[in-house]
Amino acid sequence: MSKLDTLDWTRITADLDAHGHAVAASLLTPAQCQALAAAYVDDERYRSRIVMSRHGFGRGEYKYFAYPLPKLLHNLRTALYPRLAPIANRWNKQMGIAVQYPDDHAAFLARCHQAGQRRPTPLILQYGPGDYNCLHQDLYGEHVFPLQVAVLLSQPDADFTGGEFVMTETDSHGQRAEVLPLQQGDALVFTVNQRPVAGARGWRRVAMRHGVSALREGRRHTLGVIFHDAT
Ligand SMILES: O=C(O)CCC(=O)C(=O)O
Ligand SMILES: [Fe+2]
Repeated sequence: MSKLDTLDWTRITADLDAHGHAVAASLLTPAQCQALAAAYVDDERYRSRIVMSRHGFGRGEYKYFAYPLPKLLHNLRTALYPRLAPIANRWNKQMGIAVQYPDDHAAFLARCHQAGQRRPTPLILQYGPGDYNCLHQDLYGEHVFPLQVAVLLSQPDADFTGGEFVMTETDSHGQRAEVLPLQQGDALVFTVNQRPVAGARGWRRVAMRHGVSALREGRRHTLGVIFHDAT
């Protein structure tokens, strides 16, 4: 994944530390995005389909990939992980959480699998007019990698309107929301659960959630890359 080497990881790290999210622009090409979105109908790739309204998750649907993951996705997940593990390890120290993450993704997956978290979590989401994703956190068991990545596979305005990626942050001072504009192929790296924020009396933990506002028109697909597996 040579594209990953061209990203400004100093800036991404600084944005994650300051805001709990960072954009990596054009991580995937339009052709790669179109191919992933077009394969949403190819059920052999997936282990399950979730209709969000049936679970109170919002409106729309998503499918979890089955193992083995498509090569592009496997390579992306494997190559992103070692870039993010040092940040995750530092964040945990700052938050006073004893868990540390190994340098390579295979070793972290072995930890998940030993604990019974064996099912792949990468997914593709599909939204149509009126669909939305409730604010949530992608926690799938005891083992949680604290950062995840979402890649917008559709092109705003051309493919859909509305449907904006939203994050909220909750701490003792209150709750605030941010809208994160993305273009097709852009990856958002973001906090799964909590992030450290420097305060007058040391570090405090701030909880984050993410979701998607209602689509007005068209169709929107997203690729979700979560690094822990699920029970
Ligand atoms: O569709 C989106 O942009 C949000 C996807 C999401 O919830 C995720 O990737 O975990
Ligand atoms: Fe999510």
